[in-house]
Amino acid sequence: MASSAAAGASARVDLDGNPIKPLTICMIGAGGFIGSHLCEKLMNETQHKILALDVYNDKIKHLLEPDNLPWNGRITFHRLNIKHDSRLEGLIKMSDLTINLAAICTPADYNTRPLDTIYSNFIDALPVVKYCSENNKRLIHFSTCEVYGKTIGSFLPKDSPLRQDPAYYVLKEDESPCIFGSIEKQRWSYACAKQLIERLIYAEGAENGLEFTIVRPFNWIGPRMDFIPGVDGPSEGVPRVLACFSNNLLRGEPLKLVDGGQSQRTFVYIKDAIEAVTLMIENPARANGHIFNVGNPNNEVTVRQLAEMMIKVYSKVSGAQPPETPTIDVSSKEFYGEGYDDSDKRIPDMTIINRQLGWNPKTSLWDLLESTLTYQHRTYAEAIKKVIAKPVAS
Ligand SMILES: NC(=O)c1ccc[n+]([C@@H]2O[C@H](COP(=O)([O-])OP(=O)(O)OC[C@H]3O[C@@H](n4cnc5c(N)ncnc54)[C@H](O)[C@@H]3O)[C@@H](O)[C@H]2O)c1
Ligand SMILES: O=c1ccn([C@@H]2O[C@H](COP(=O)(O)OP(=O)(O)O[C@H]3OC[C@](O)(CO)[C@H]3O)[C@@H](O)[C@H]2O)c(=O)[nH]1
Repeated sequence: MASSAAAGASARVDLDGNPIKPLTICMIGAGGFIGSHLCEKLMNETQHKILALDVYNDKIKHLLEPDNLPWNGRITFHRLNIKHDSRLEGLIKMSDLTINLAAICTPADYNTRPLDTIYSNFIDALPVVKYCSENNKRLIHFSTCEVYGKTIGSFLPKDSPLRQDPAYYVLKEDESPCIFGSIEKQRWSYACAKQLIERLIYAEGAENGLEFTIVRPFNWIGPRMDFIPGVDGPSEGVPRVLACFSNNLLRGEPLKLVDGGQSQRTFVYIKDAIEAVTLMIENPARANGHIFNVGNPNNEVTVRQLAEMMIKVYSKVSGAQPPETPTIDVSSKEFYGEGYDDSDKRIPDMTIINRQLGWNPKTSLWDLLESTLTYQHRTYAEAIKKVIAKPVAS
């Protein structure tokens, strides 16, 4: 496929060799981590237009200003809250495709702000689905790998040999069940809201012909993810693990391992994952009606191993000595509060995305951490020094 902004869309073809027509895309949540990378890719490599909707635009400012950027006019920012803004339907109607990324999606909020979490991930997404369905507009909706919850294997005895059998832990879009904890474990408020909106979208497809694609991201990480507490976010805020550990490393503090850091995750580089989304955008005939896992099954670590690797990589890119006490254990109750629970293991099955879109992730965990932590160091090291040097108000 063509790849420079100047080359334009004329040379771009889809996976079946057909020319790709420039689209107008209504991207809700465009100002967030994933949205900012998707906007960047679509501006740099395609001729698509973006109506970028969000309450914030700090992460896409570099794409909006100054006026003489090569893609001038192809991206416009609309500051709005989809909870209560009558412009939403008009913007969806003006577009060929809507991509909904808007969500509360930081685990520290799921058990402490369960109502906001449920409203954000279910109620606020309802009008988006309705307007797409009523106006015959295609929808790409961002769900989550958390809809799988816990693995079947996690219920087996610790020493059961079946725990080694992929049938008990690999997560398949069309086969695996969704296994959450009890209602008191409010951690699952997010996963449950995401599951119900998936079911609603699926039903709109089945009963009313909505053209949809559902994306289940498996821990996408990279530059611009979340915030560094006390620098570009609240000092008491708890972002996702990449930003928590980056913050600890920048401050020279031990990395906090929740419940021993035994949970396992697979991490995929944001730039690899964005390739997959671009394929979905440009190959509707292959993507419509599908739910896609998007992750990197080869990048599995325990959270403890992630911490150890980040400590090594940060030392390499910053030249700083690792902290004397590199990690400390902390209970989930202390770290996240009452009602926290966790997914034990997340390995995405890749059959469907491979078959439909021929997509495979490329970047190893070490390489993606090296480029991400280089970015974190360049962006935040000086600011952190200033914050640390500031006397605390008494
Ligand atoms: N990053 C990941 O690894 C990951 C994993 C699983 C699922 N997801 C899903 O992908 C989507 C994007 O995630 P992200 O990591 O970019 O998160 P993010 O928090 O960086 O981005 C979400 C954006 O949505 C905006 N938003 C939220 N509510 C809004 C509202 N009412 N009106 C307008 N804008 C609103 C926020 O301001 C934010 O900019 C989410 O739906 C999330 O659940 C992401
Ligand atoms: O300082 C910390 C922070 C976190 N942990 C543990 O790391 C694991 C991963 O945490 P995190 O990346 O914050 O979130 P999850 O993977 O649990 O959930 C996300 O997955 C996808 C998404 O839907 C959106 O990104 C979101 O729900 C976890 O085990 C924490 O306990 C830590 O040890 N120390």
